[in-house]
Amino acid sequence: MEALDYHAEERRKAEFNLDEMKIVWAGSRRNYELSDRVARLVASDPVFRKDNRTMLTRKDLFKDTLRKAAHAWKRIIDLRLSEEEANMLRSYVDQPAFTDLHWGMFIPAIKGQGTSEQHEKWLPMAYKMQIIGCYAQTELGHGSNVQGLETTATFDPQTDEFDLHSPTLTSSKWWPGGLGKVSTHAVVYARLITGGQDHGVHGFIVQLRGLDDHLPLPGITVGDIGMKFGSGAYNSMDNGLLRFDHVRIPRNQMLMRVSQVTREGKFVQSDVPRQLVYGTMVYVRQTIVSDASCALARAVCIATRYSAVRRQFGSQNGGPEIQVIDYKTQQSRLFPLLASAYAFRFVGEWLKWLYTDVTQRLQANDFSTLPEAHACTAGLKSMTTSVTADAIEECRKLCGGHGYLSNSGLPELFAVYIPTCTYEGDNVVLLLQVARFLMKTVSQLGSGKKPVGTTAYMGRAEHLMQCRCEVEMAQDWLKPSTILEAFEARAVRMSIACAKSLGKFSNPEDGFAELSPDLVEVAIAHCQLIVVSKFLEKLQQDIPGKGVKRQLEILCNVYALHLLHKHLGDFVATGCITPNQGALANEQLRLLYAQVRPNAIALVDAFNYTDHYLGSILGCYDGNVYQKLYQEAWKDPLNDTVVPDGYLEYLRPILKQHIRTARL
Ligand SMILES: CCCCCCCC/C=C\CCCCCCCC(=O)SCCNC(=O)CCNC(=O)[C@H](O)C(C)(C)COP(=O)(O)OP(=O)(O)OC[C@H]1O[C@@H](n2cnc3c(N)ncnc32)[C@H](O)[C@@H]1OP(=O)(O)O
Ligand SMILES: Cc1cc2nc3c(=O)[nH]c(=O)nc-3n(C[C@H](O)[C@H](O)[C@H](O)COP(=O)(O)OP(=O)(O)OC[C@H]3O[C@@H](n4cnc5c(N)ncnc54)[C@H](O)[C@@H]3O)c2cc1C
Repeated sequence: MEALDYHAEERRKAEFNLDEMKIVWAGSRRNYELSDRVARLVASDPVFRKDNRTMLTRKDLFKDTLRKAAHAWKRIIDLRLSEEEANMLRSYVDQPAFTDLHWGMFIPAIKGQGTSEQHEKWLPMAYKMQIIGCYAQTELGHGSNVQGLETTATFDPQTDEFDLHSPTLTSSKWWPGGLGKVSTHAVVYARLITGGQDHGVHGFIVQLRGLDDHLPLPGITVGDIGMKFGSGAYNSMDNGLLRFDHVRIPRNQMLMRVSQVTREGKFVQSDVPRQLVYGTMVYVRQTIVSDASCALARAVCIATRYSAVRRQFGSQNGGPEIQVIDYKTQQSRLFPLLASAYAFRFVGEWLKWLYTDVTQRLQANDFSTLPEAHACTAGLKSMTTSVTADAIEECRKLCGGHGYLSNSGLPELFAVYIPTCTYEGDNVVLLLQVARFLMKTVSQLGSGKKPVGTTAYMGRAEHLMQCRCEVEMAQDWLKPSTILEAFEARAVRMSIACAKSLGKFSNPEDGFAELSPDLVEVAIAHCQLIVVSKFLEKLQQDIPGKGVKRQLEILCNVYALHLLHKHLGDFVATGCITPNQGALANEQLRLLYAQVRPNAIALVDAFNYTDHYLGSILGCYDGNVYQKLYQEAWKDPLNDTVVPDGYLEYLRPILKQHIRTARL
């Protein structure tokens, strides 16, 4: 018997080859096959069930996380999964855990900042999980300002050791994931002090707990920082606090690729730039951009499928009501988010390439592209996570009341997702880094130094400052060169206007502080340009499959034109387009929504999410929403009894009092 599919009709409407689109989304046929296999593996394993986790107490949730992590590790070993497959498996388990930090930050920190001897000593143990590590940088008093950290690591030449110490309450490490209850080791960031001199913040490998009894080592105070936002969600993670009371570690546990301390206590700065100490953050920021596309796709998949099932108003002659996805307002809220999911996917792919390229250069001691890599990872991390966090909430609203039910999957997705706007760098702080980079690039324009990479367009500032958009009809907005030039002209004009305003201040730092809200907008304009241009570049590639490229062109245009519509003020104020051209863009946008509509369900099917991973009744593949909602309601523990606990103590007396009052 064929399975029931409420979306069958929608799926028939699609005008493109879904299998080929799945491959585009996954990045390659190989990625698609791997990820499909691993997702099914997780979905079919009862240990990885997650439908009840918002009901668990913190302790039970945490134990459940340990159980899942242990089971995941067993599967990884038994099935001899590659590192790539293992990462996929952990991400499909979809429960934040200490392993994210062990694999995602502790190991990369040692790899990026350790010497080859340190690699040889620590990495094999870490790869086998004989030690488990976390990334302990943030303190109670300082997170964004890394140079303001207070923990000290003072070299003692007598014993050839560092003395790790937390001199104040505010120097307590605070937030590191995996630290609270699990990690045996940490990469700790502390001020290096030799011969009474402060050499700034460096990384140190520190053992925190005994490998036999898991008890904190002498001088170490460690624990969990407490409940976080939402139920379930990020509370599966043991974000921790940590204090050192003169804890001793051998000299060779300072990560010494960037700087070294000799046996005599001499501080040696190598040719490697000091910023490489921040390298792990650059790596993770890059992964966060791809993760943003996954989270956004997930929310959009739920909202799109449900919008096709949900009907309100407009029944004619007793026929069905209108599917809410057919309302233009619904489309204008939903389809730009769908387009953004694809846009972030492609920019994430490109950023991965950029990161690999910069890593290879660093290995060959070429540091020239580091500032660009920092600006791109910081800016795109910030832009994509802010959009995604807001989009998840928008998708909840797009699902009406049922979106507020926990089993829509959206509340938990929101609660898990929103800290990405803060961790790995507060989004505003990171955009200001991008703005600094842009202002520096502008200031060098006259010096003959040609901007390269993502700022190459600034080399054409002369043209972009005076060009006029040539759009006369709505369809003129479909020309890639027209779109690109509008975004480039807006970004360059905003940058140069800000640079000019900065020039009016006698002290540039005062100017930067005063103009920071404008500088943030400049950085956003630049990041949006990067995303638009990388989407357009993707379309230059040979993309097989009937109708696939055509759909991507439509989505690319939706992405660019919805931004143009949203930021029309910027575009018009900088004079690169006229208000009338803005209105034409909006007209075109409406036409594009009509083209997305028949393909909407297939475009979210292309994400290839299992029902397990989606974790949403509203987004389930077969669209059998109402029956599932009804069945699920009865599973709530409140419905275990007909009369609730507390009736006798608290309800009945009130009700009876009412009767008594009535009798009076
Ligand atoms: C499931 C499977 C797993 C597999 C893998 C998955 C991976 C996922 C992993 C895990 C999941 C996630 C779980 C949660 C994780 C959360 C973790 C954390 O949150 S860890 C803490 C983060 N903390 C921050 O990010 C602080 C932010 N602050 C900073 O980065 C800095 O303090 C900053 C940039 C704001 C200022 O730093 P200044 O004070 O040293 O810098 P200035 O003076 O402004 O700049 C000096 C120069 O250095 C450059 N610079 C700054 N940062 C740079 C960098 N990172 N790289 C290169 N250059 C940099 C600047 O551009 C500037 O350059 P010029 O001198 O102008 O040319
Ligand atoms: C869930 C979660 C997991 C985390 N995991 C880890 C981890 O594993 N390891 C770790 O070391 N840390 C971790 N962190 C800490 C995280 O990296 C920091 O919280 C983050 O870097 C932000 O720093 P902050 O908390 O000091 O924010 P603050 O800097 O105090 O930000 C507060 C406000 O001040 C503004 N602000 C700050 N500086 C400026 C400025 N210069 N100009 C303008 N505005 C400014 C910000 O925009 C923000 O609005 C985690 C945090 C969370 C929430």
